[in-house]
Amino acid sequence: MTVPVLSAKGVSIEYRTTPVVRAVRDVSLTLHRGEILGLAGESGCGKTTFAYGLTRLLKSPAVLTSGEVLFHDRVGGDVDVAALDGEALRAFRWDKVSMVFQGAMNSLNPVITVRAQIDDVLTTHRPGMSRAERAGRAAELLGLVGVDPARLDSYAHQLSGGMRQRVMIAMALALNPQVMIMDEPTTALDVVVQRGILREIMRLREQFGFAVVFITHDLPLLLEISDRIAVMLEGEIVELDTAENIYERPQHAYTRRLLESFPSLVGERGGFVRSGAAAGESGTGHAPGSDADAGPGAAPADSADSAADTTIEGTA
Ligand SMILES: Nc1ncnc2c1ncn2[C@@H]1O[C@H](COP(=O)(O)OP(=O)(O)OP(=O)(O)O)[C@@H](O)[C@H]1O
Repeated sequence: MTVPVLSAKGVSIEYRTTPVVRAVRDVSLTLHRGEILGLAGESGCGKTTFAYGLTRLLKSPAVLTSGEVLFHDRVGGDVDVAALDGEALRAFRWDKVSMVFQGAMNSLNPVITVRAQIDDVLTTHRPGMSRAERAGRAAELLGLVGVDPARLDSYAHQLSGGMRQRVMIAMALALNPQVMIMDEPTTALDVVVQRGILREIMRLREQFGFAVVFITHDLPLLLEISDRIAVMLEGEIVELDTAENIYERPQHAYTRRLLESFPSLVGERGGFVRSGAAAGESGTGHAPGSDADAGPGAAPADSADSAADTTIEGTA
């Protein structure tokens, strides 16, 4: 049984520059509750613009020229995202849909502790929580993403890139969103740390049932973690199917080219795609190929990974 949680219908987005860039062209897709939907495609094909369109984060000169985005709330019916403003839009972005984006501009605030930042989100959006409840929740959130709660009193510069990334994911989880949109969330991290974080995301997805739109140009990674994959080319979705079908039976010439551009996929290591039995809403989220890696929390949280350039959009 698939139940929609977010759907885009005929979404087109332009950058009103000279010349005009038609970055997203008539894109329709439905995200189902609890699924991981991968969005693949080469740099510049419009993935990030589309993600911004889904969450109403487009800024001039970007304009949504047609289409609609509907959020199918677990309680309270459908929400037309384009019609939200002010408080309702702010609440939507943290409460219903949260985002983890690549980009240095809005990374963790350097002058306040991790505790203060998580507390800020909870104070703003959960005014009924007591101080003790907020403290408990902050510690719980760090625990969920495999960071020692003692780190609550750290500042961003005292954390490794991987830990900062986990803290950002913890903040994105703070209000139990129904959807998480992750745009290249681990690209800046080394492979071992990246693996640990991805595993954590998949485990949390199993635990809390949120859906994920996972954006990356890294198709092998998407094959491993996604239930379904949408392939984007020049602003259009040219193919959308289960990860297994994308890998085993790609229909579009561009999908085939994309697969061939990763030699590891066509060599003997190519058998790691999730099988149909593991995919879907009740999937285990366990990729056969990840057996070589240790279990949850395996990534050394304190490892000297490279600096993460990732951030959660929006402010509490
Ligand atoms: N502010 C802007 N003004 C004009 N054109 C833009 C702007 N931002 C993005 N574009 C153009 O829109 C198109 C889609 O860009 P977008 O960043 O959404 O692609 P992407 O698939 O996310 O790429 P990447 O993987 O490199 O982030 C590209 O042609 C890009 O040059």
